[in-house]
Amino acid sequence: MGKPDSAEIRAEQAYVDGLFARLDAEVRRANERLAVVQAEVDPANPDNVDALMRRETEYHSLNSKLDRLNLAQLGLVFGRIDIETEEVENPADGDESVDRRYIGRMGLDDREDNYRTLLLDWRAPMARPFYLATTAQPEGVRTRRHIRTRGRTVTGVDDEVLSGADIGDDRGGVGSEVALHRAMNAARTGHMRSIVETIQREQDAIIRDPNRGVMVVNGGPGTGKTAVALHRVAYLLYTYRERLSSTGVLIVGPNATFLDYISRVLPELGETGVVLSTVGEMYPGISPTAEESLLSREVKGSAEMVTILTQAVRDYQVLPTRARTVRSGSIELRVDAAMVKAARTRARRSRKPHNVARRLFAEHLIDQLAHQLAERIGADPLGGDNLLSGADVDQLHDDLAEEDQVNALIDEFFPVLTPTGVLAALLSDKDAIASAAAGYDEDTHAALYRPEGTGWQASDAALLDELRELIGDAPTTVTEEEGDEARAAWRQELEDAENAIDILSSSDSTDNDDDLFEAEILSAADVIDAETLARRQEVRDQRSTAQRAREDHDWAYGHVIVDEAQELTPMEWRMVFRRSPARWMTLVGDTAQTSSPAGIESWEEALADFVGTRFRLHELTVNYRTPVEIMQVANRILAVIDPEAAPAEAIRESGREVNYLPEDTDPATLSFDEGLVKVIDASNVAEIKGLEFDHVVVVRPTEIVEASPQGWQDLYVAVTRATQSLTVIGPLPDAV
Ligand SMILES: Nc1ncnc2c1ncn2[C@@H]1O[C@H](COP(=O)(O)OP(=O)(O)OP(=O)(O)O)[C@@H](O)[C@H]1O
Repeated sequence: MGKPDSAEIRAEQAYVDGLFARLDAEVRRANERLAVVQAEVDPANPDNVDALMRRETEYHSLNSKLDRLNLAQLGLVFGRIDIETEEVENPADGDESVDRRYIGRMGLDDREDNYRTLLLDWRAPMARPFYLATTAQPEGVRTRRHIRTRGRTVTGVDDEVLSGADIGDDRGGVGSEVALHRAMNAARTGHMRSIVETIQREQDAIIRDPNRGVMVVNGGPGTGKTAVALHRVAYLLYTYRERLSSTGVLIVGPNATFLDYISRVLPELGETGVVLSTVGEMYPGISPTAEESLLSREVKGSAEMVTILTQAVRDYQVLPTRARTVRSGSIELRVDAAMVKAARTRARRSRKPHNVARRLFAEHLIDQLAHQLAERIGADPLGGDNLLSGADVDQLHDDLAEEDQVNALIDEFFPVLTPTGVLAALLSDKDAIASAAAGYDEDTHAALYRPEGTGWQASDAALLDELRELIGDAPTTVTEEEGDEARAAWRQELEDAENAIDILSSSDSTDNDDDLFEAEILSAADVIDAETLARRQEVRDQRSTAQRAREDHDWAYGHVIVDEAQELTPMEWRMVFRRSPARWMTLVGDTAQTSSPAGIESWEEALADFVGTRFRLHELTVNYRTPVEIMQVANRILAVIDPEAAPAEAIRESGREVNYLPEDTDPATLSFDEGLVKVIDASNVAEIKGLEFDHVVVVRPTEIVEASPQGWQDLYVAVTRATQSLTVIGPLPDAV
């Protein structure tokens, strides 16, 4: 590679200075506007409801804009292409047929020069050739330049000549590799970094895939699956902003450490529409606190649980063992098993969730009682037809529905249920388990049982979600007091709205110069009456999309991403798919790394129930993390897991062979040069999924293999975490 001359660096510095000046101006403008907005309405004394609402909205959007601008300061610009094209906005070196495009973390344009583009957001279509161009397929790109910066200072440039007269120049073809190798060799920080500067062609195809539906990204360790999934979120939020900011994006990851690891990769992920969650925390209001055995996780994750839970709910729909009586005035009515059974059959046949079917059960039982009562009080002493009319029997029905004794029986035979109540009661009661899981063996029963008072476990979330399907919402009964409160609140809203309209109509001028808001004010004053405005206020929800999505059992996300998707159990797949009725999903994983015994072995099998074979599969083939030396060991382990598996290609040598040390070595005595060190043994191997470290020490690999039915997969994950060196304490299992 030729040494980039300092004149080039100076020229780029001048350009970069211009970009930062523009960015600073944007920050200044946003701050000034923020000050105005803050002064406009006093939130402690909101006499103008609509103005307060507008202020809130603008306040939040300015703040998030400022966050974005501040975050973009870091590596604002990183690339440049000179590309032959018809529409040239910034001619390169005076050549009117070649456009010079700078690529960075956000877009910037020049207001004074007809909004000429100064910097392209990496996600914009015009930036794409930066990632796609190769010498074989230059896509019109003459040169690609990687610009290195520290703070606001340009420290270097790497050029690649891809086409045109200069091809063959000694700088050709290596520039992007230089940038890529620099990124791969960099020491790790404990947080994932963005790869926007060096996204590779096969990765770019996934990030920008325009198709709806389910996409599976499969690839070996270190192939950038997580990086690609996160950049895809950023791309989708940019491209489909409107839709996704209201429906939200859900990112599911394997554990809290992992979610923290990925949380700061891209500023976009901090935006309000993105929810990061583990599967164990997806059921609103529940956080798992208790450990569970692998066997318990396997049993509770299996699809058989649908049958077991269905039966557990049916077990609440009981028949009386002896006939009961209820009194209506002086008359005793009889409730026997046959009557309850008839009502229950009616309810069950509806195939409605339990709490909904309960209404049918109650109706039918009361109906039978009303007829019994009618026969008694309406009987014609002369033996003729019953003396009561249909309307009379209806009246008896309504009266009986109010009887406490009748309602107590309905509660006994068909109680109102909640998912948490049913699951907690089921799992802590051996008899209940034996009944609900009657068709299963004792080992299954034992795996399900846990003592009363045990906290929630990670696999409970999917069971609660399933129970919610089976049970439905609890009927809401509004007490008189609550009704009064609601009505009072409504009257207050109405009064506020009337005030708002008075104020809006009387103020014919406003110092708000924003067209959008002007239009809103006009519409508020001209066409909305007070009641409509009050209603609108009532439904207006101050919570962000992410907050609302997190708290809503039935939220339908616009897009769902699942990382380490091979770990999901069949029950968890059901829960995740419920959150994505549109089935627009990106599922990322590696079936050779499955460490949960309930996880998946093939994508076809896992997805068959939800989308059949209608999903697109992308394979990633290059390992950007692990050096060749370590992958030689890892690939021997992979051959034990799956002799047919094609290993990903490692493209970097670290120059350090794997270090094998005797079994009695104390890891604390080892020393490494700079970087993150991780000691992995059987006790913590489950927590390092998806993470990476500069130096990894694997302690007693045979123990890791023996500790779990998926022990080989665990060992494979452990050895592939290192970016620089691997030390193995104790012998490798015989099979490798
Ligand atoms: N195009 C790229 N440029 C620079 N670095 C990259 C690129 N793609 C991936 N990487 C780096 O490679 C490492 C591995 O990426 P990532 O964690 O996304 O892989 P993965 O496939 O999810 O791995 P695993 O399955 O082992 O968890 C990360 O440090 C990531 O930043």
